[in-house]
Amino acid sequence: MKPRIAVLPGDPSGIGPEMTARLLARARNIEAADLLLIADPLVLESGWRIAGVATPEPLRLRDLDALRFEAGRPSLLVQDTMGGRAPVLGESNAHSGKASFEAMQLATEAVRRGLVDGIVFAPLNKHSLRLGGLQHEDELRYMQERFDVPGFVCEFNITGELWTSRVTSHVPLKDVAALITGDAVQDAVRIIHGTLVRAGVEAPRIAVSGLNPHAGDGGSIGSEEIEVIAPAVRTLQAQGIDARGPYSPDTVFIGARRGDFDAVVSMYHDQGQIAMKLMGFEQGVTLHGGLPVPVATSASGSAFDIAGQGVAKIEGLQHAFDLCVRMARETAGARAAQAAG
Ligand SMILES: NC(=O)C1=CN([C@@H]2O[C@H](COP(=O)(O)OP(=O)(O)OC[C@H]3O[C@@H](n4cnc5c(N)ncnc54)[C@H](O)[C@@H]3O)[C@@H](O)[C@H]2O)C=CC1
Ligand SMILES: NCC(=O)COP(=O)(O)O
Repeated sequence: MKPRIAVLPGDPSGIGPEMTARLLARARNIEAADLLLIADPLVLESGWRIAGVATPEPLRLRDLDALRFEAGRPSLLVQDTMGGRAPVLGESNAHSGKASFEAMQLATEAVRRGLVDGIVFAPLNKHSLRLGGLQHEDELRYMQERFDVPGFVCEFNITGELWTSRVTSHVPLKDVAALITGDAVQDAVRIIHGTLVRAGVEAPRIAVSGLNPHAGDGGSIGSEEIEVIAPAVRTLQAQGIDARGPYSPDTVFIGARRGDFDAVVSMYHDQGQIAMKLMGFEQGVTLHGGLPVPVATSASGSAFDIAGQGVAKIEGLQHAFDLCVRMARETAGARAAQAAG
């Protein structure tokens, strides 16, 4: 069953629209799924012009009630958010933030109504999203609320075969230590364990990072490892999960790169992301874990510094698209079964 995927061009002022143009210029992507583009045509035109590629003319739709798909070309849910002006490139601004936030609102609405099986978005810019009206910690926490998902959700960053989850995400560093609780550590391990098992990894080997330099060095550089993280790891082990650690944050990825682990759980965003991005920035994928449908994007961001130059690489977005399509086949199958009664 072909999945239906909403595709969002990301922040209009960044490299998202040009990346989206390149993605859709690859015929295999148009064939892999029924695609619902959600964008102001002015944003798409800007991306298409910069990328200098030709793609099939989309089928224009007024609203979600009119949704239909035609083989060989994407459908386009037309937004009117740019006020008739092409995006200003290379800066955060409320106009672009509003356009990308509204596209996300429409995409989540399409999921809620069972119209699409997954979402892929080109890079967003969090500051612009805030200027455009987002009040949540980030887009994941916004979608969590829209999908009525209780409890813990978490970004997974994926490079090659290696996955990471994180105990805290888009919060100021000064707040991190207080958020490292036994429950939160267990949540971050369980969510990635469950996802990897569903993806076919029978007994995922999960390394848990410490918080402090050298994982606290026996308690001489902080006590979170002894008081919080190690007990959480023991609890998980007692439940049959192959969690190990806490490991020194600065070296845990040495073993991970060697293939010792399937996943690393980090305590905060940059602990995992610096390592992951150095190991494979251009292929990196972010998957939004814990949601009812796959929502994926590139690990790289809006890159205002190169927006409009036509040099943005798209491999991360391509990997995100491929992963989303693979995962969404399951949702599409369930949708078909339900329709068949
Ligand atoms: N997928 C998404 O929605 C993501 C969004 N972001 C957001 O992006 C914004 C900017 O984040 P930064 O930390 O500055 O990172 P960034 O990834 O936008 O840029 C970092 C550096 O990498 C280069 N770069 C990024 N993507 C590239 C690509 N596709 N091809 C070639 N070079 C590329 C940029 O030119 C820059 O030098 C923030 O608002 C952040 O929250 C960050 C990561 C992922
Ligand atoms: N929602 C995607 C995002 O927040 C950017 O990815 P990450 O670098 O924070 O994992």
